[in-house]
Amino acid sequence: MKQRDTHQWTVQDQQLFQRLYKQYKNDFSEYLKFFPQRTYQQIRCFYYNQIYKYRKTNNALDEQKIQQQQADSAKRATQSSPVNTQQPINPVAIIFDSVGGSTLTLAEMISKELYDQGISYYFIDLRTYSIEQALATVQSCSKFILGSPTYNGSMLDSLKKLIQQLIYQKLHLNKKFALFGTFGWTEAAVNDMKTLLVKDGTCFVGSVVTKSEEVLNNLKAVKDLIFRLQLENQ
Ligand SMILES: Cc1cc2nc3c(=O)[nH]c(=O)nc-3n(C[C@H](O)[C@H](O)[C@H](O)COP(=O)(O)O)c2cc1C
Repeated sequence: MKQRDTHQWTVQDQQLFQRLYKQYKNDFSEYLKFFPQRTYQQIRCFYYNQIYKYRKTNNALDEQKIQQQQADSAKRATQSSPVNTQQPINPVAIIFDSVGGSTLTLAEMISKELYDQGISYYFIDLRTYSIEQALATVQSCSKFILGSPTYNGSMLDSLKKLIQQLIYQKLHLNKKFALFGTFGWTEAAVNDMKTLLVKDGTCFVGSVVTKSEEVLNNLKAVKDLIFRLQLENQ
């Protein structure tokens, strides 16, 4: 049984709560993962105290967002670069490899979600970029989403080399990492990538792993991953 929590909700707590509200609405069990020191009842109570305020703010924000999206979609029609150039500052790096196309499909789902949320990104397919080109491109990135299928019981060599170089060049320090991968029968690539990456100074936020034939069923998991990647102080 959890102790009753007598602490106030700090400003940071309230900001986090508001972001969780946008994602999870009244799914309180999700909030518990972010506020493990609080009880379900405390979260529920705080939620119903805040909901009216949030709805009002969100309606105003939604109107701004619709106008922005209309302007963005006009721009997007003329874009051919693999880089979303709307917000070139500090983009997210999606770096992946794929042989048969399943991991590519997952990478595309991730990039579409980033695009829809107005988050800029580099889309780096290691079939067309060398490791050196990839590393040169992502110097300014603070968030990485790395993907590999499982082949012969592990990740592809290209991802292994990339991660080794990231570490060797100390590009992994104080960066956030999310991972994705596809597999046929026993997932291994993402686990192995995580083992390589999890070192001092690396923040691992989560992963999306799926069987190749189920890739398209992972939209919610993709949204969730990006949400976690964008959360501050996680
Ligand atoms: C030669 C070969 C080896 C594979 N080895 C594994 C394996 O060890 N474990 C596994 O779960 N799936 C394995 N698979 C299945 C792939 O992981 C799966 O089809 C994956 O989605 C392929 O991703 P891609 O289409 O992006 O290349 C293998 C497939 C092939 C063709």
